Amino acid sequence: MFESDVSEVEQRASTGALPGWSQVDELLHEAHRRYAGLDEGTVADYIPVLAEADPSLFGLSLVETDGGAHHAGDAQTAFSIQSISKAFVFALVCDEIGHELVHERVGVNNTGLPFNSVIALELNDGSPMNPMVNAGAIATTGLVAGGSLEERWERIRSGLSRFAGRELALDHEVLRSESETNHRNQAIARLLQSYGRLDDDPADVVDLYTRQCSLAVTAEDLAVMGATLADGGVNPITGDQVVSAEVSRDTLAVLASCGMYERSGEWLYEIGLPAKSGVTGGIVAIVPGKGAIGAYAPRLDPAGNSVRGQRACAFLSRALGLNLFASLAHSNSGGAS
Ligand SMILES: NC(=O)CC[C@H](N)C(=O)O
Repeated sequence: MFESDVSEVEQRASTGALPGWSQVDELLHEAHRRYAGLDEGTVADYIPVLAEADPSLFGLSLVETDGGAHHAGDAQTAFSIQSISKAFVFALVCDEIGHELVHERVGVNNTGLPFNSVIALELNDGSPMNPMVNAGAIATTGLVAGGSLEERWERIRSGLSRFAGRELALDHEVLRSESETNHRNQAIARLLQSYGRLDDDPADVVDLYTRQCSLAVTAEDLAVMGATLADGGVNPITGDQVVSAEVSRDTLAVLASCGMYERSGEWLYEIGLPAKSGVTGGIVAIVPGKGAIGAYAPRLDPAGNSVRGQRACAFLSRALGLNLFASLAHSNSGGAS
């Protein structure tokens, strides 16, 4: 999928024909122009209301750890965060109960199977394997501390809002549509309960999980949320320490291995950044110490990752020399600050 972009951009970067980090704005707009006409992929429709998304929407945002912000296209258009919430709820839970317990209860290895797989649980003796697939995310949400359902919800909503640096609100239409059709997630929660992996009422935990997926965000919010993880847990806009530096590190490690579902290996091979995607077409890609890219475009590949979002991230990773595995000597980056 990335081959033609990769060689051309890499060649331009190596000959100095690309402007580099000092002109992020220019490159962000170039990425937008390059892929705005790409109409491969399909909009998710297994949650009925998501099928109504406008497939032409395309927003890109890059927020630096020093607070610099750059946007192109529909970066302020709202959509439900969906699976991208899994990364930030995982970070909040890790911050609350610690690295070891989450490792033991949820796991950190890729399943190699689709995000909503039921068979992955059965194949692994009821271990959800990792917090970025639905089973692991539901198990993680089940670990959120607090008394009543509403208290636990407020803890999730306010925690994700601190990552975004603004108060996030529910998209009630998405919540209703998904709540009416999330039979598979309810089955996964029951199965987790049968394996002793869920202490609370499975219906309540699925309700919380569905609410977290229905929070409305923009590509800009995703970039701020990702930049907070890039910045050791400190939100670069508000200065708020949302989670510890250790938790940010652990979250990025899980995103690198599991954030793009069963395509995580290919993504890391081509783009070289920890990232998380969701079925509404959002992607957050994190550059530790430098910042994060937020992308939004509703058309998805068969694994459920935004097609334009992936291509734009690949372009920016190559053009700005962001790949974590690239030797500095051959990188075009120079750094954000
Ligand atoms: N991949 C996704 O974004 C999936 C999230 C969605 N809420 C679900 O549980 O199916």
